Amino acid sequence: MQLGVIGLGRMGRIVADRALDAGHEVVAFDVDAEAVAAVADAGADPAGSLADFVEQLGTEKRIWLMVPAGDAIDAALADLEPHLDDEDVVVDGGNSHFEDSTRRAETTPAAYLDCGTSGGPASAEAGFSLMIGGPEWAYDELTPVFDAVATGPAGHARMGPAGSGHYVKMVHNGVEYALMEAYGEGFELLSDGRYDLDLESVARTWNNGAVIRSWLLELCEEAFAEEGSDLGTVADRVEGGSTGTWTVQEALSQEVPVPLIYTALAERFGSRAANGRFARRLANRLRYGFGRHEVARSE
Ligand SMILES: NC(=O)C1=CN([C@@H]2O[C@H](COP(=O)(O)OP(=O)(O)OC[C@H]3O[C@@H](n4cnc5c(N)ncnc54)[C@H](O)[C@@H]3O)[C@@H](O)[C@H]2O)C=CC1
Ligand SMILES: O=C(CO)[C@H](O)[C@H](O)COP(=O)(O)O
Repeated sequence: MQLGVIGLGRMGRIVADRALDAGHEVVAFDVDAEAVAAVADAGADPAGSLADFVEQLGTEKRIWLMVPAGDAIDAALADLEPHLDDEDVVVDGGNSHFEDSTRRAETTPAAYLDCGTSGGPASAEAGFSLMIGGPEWAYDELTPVFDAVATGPAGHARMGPAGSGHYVKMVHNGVEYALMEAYGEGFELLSDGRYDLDLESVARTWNNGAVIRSWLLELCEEAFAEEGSDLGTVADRVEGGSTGTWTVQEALSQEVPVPLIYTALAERFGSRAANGRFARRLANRLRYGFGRHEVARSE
């Protein structure tokens, strides 16, 4: 199949490479000319502009967008729109908000598939997990490409109608936050607790047969191996947060309690306070107010 890929960064390049490896023809475009040149070296047909891109695709276009979520998707769709019709298929493989995806599915002239993509750049060799929403015929049509980009046929599925793919990926990311927080708390107790432990060894042991083994735990093992048990110079600051915020907002609107996901998100926000958490500093001062407990002060 001929596949057009727009966005050749960390994730889009993997989509292009895996499609090429499976024997598909790839037409590739990115606003970064160097990224286009690099994927051309790998066997893709380079497009120097969006006009060149759509011209090379011809009729019955199959297009995979892998650009940052938000304005970049709308900008790419606005440029593509005059060239699309209802026989074409557009896949958004980024972390878009599911409500943006349902809106785009209604307004895009082509069939629109919202595709939650999990695995990250580390899954270049193994393939991704793909959670897809949108019309069944379009999902069936793109299945050979999904087989190639995912771990295989078991690595992708149609979740339901428009929006459902990105909805499932949003919740996936909420779970990701909570799991990271749970591992973080456990290792913090081990790090600060009674025994002088080699945390790489703990993680390796857990990864071999323990109930809590997982890929995230393998990444913990890798982090301790590379940074040391004390995590060396790794800062107490966690970026990101958009998909976790959406998960919590959606849980509130559905009145579903998600305290673990909320706590993990709040910990991230708390990690970014410039001078330590204001709330913790106030609690420190209040203990003096009611109990005359000594106030710990920074230098
Ligand atoms: N990095 C990760 O671990 C994961 C990322 N995602 C999602 O995948 C999407 C892409 O992420 P990354 O590849 O990590 O980002 P990236 O920043 O590495 O790459 C984005 C690419 O899109 C290009 N681009 C931006 N606007 C464009 C436009 N209008 N036309 C053509 N090219 C354009 C940029 O030049 C860049 O090469 C995002 O929505 C992200 O949230 C999803 C799962 C995992
Ligand atoms: O989707 C992903 C993994 O599944 C991306 O890595 C995403 O960036 C993670 O979310 P955050 O940036 O909020 O940590």
